[in-house]
Amino acid sequence: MIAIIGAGKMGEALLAGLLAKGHAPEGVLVTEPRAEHAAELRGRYGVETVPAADAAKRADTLLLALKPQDMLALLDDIAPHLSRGHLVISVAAGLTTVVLESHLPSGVPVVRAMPNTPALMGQGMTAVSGGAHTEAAHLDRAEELLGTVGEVLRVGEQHMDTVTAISGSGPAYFYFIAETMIEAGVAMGMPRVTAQRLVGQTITGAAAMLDGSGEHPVVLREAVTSPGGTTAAALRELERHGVRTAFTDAIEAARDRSRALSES
Ligand SMILES: NC(=O)C1=CN([C@@H]2O[C@H](COP(=O)(O)OP(=O)(O)OC[C@H]3O[C@@H](n4cnc5c(N)ncnc54)[C@H](OP(=O)(O)O)[C@@H]3O)[C@@H](O)[C@H]2O)C=CC1
Ligand SMILES: O=C(O)[C@@H]1CCC=N1
Repeated sequence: MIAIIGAGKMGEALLAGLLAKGHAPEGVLVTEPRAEHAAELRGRYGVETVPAADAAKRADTLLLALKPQDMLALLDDIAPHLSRGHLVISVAAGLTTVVLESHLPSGVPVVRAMPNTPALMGQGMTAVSGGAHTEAAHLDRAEELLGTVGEVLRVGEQHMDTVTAISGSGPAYFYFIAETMIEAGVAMGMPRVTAQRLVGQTITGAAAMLDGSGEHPVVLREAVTSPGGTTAAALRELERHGVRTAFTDAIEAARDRSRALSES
């Protein structure tokens, strides 16, 4: 039995993915504090919603998708019901396996995972790393479950804050670029709906090129950049405004914030 504790944006994406990939609703318990949200989830997915302590008693695999700020109190609540036979998978940003383990009985295996919101479309990118009591079978199980919503990569935990900054937060960077490009088109007099379509398909096409061609982004960028042309003029402005440095600083800030979440 699997329990998803915290079915907000990430938790619900994981729930939908599990069911879409053939997990029976009878095999999934969900814990959600708001009664009306719990009722919605029961109606939409046919799953049973239960208090966290019951989820911990009845499920052997717990997928924890609460905010980092709520996670430790939840672990303290469910800890009396957990043993080495459980597997705890946390998707909380920043919280290390050492911190998570310190709120659980000794020996409970913990996997730290970092998915991203394209999981909602089955296009997620998740990285996983194991803690002190995690064996290969636990990582296999985590990979199987998180693989229902996209790709899964195993990384050393020392890289998890960087993963969070790159792929966890990453979709927001692309939405920020998309928003900026759409607004630029609108400012130049283009209908918003046209600008949105141009930007949406350009991002989709660029992503397909990046993924499908196997080329380095520099090579793909050079193919767009005609000598003396429009792209060269645009890229010169991006460099003049320090956009490369701004992006590097932004990713470092996200990495540092992820690190700080374990300390607060
Ligand atoms: N959003 C993202 O892009 C990503 C988020 N994450 C991580 O996923 C986690 C969840 O984020 P996200 O889904 O965005 O946040 P949400 O706020 O959408 O979801 C959190 C959910 O947890 C519920 N909750 C709060 N307290 C409890 C409790 N005691 N027991 C059970 N459920 C509870 C909330 O209910 P209510 O709303 O009623 O309070 C809410 O539905 C975070 O730790 C975040 O770091 C990881 C990768 C990407
Ligand atoms: O912003 C956050 O903290 C979470 C983690 C990665 C994406 N969203």
